[in-house]
Amino acid sequence: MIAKDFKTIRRDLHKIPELGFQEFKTQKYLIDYITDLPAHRYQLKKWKTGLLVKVPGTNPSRVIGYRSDIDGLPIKEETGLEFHSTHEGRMHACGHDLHMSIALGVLTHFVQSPIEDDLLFIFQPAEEGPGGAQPMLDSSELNEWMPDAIFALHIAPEYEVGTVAIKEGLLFANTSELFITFKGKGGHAAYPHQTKDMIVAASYFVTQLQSIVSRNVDPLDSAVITIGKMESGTVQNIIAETATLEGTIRTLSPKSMKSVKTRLEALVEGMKISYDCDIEVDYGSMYQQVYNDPKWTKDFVTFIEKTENRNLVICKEAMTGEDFGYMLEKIPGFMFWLGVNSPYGLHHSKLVPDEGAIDFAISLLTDYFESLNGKN
Ligand SMILES: CC(=O)N[C@@H](CCC[C@H](N)C(=O)O)C(=O)O
Repeated sequence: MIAKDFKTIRRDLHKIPELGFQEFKTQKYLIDYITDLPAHRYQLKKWKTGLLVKVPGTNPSRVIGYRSDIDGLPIKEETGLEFHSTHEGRMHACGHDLHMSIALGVLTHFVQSPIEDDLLFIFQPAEEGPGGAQPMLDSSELNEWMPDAIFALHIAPEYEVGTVAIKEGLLFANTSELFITFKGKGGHAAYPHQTKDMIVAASYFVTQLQSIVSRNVDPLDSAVITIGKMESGTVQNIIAETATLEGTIRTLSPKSMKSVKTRLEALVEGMKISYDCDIEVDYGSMYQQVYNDPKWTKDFVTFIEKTENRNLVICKEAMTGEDFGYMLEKIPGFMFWLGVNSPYGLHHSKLVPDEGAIDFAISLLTDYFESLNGKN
């Protein structure tokens, strides 16, 4: 039977972060752990680099789903931790290592002590991109075991361990990736008039983009346009022929996403004329907003209020994205923030979540799923 504790499991997983749909070692680690559990107490299916694990209930009338994402990020870790990432330029900087160890903890508990209903644990690849939730929802593997309700958590560095933050309705934003390619004409640094300099064009465009949120979005609405990567040029005395920008757009409604993109495309048309260049826009993958089902959320809030040593925060929506939004669009349920108290935030190379949150979350979720016995 299982000897490792879930903090050790988190540390093992922290060492092997992998990008979306490349989570081969992660999948193997999860399978190795799960197949050490009593075989007659679960069923396991692989889906791409993810997994579906069903724990049969004692008298099932529905399937309760719980989802953990499993991918890491392209970040060079700078935590200085003894169990730091062994994969150069990759890091679990969004807490998916904690998400997985918590899911394994809850799974282990219910393999030993099932509830009435079936439980389905979903280990989903590629949350950071290009998105695993939608193709998983379309898969026959998930459709054969489709849950009737579904839940997930995300670590929150800004809250203390012991805190759960949640709200009914909109929790996370609509997202769209943004990839822009500029094509002009390179040449000698001393002859700019014979070139079409794409460093100047791309830089100007980045500053122009700022006007969309400040001048075109209703101040009472919210939107974010972030350019996280800019690449151009080869050496100091050559004018760059091409430039690329990579970013993301966040809005609080699908309607605002559409209008931000319309405005962005108008700016692109203007840039093509001003800089006499070609510009291509690719929106990459887009995520549906995370919208918490009001009834399930209310019941969860009531459940937490009735228990001790659990601090509840009714939070505001955030401009983070999550492809779990696709699951919540189809299946009622909710996502919540789990306090992990790190001085550095999500997607930071020094993110250090407090591991005390792992046992807290396992106990919270096992109590919660047990409280669903006999309820509809
Ligand atoms: C919780 C979290 O940080 N999620 C990511 C999701 C990224 C979606 C996509 N790659 C994009 O950037 O639009 C986030 O950055 O919010």
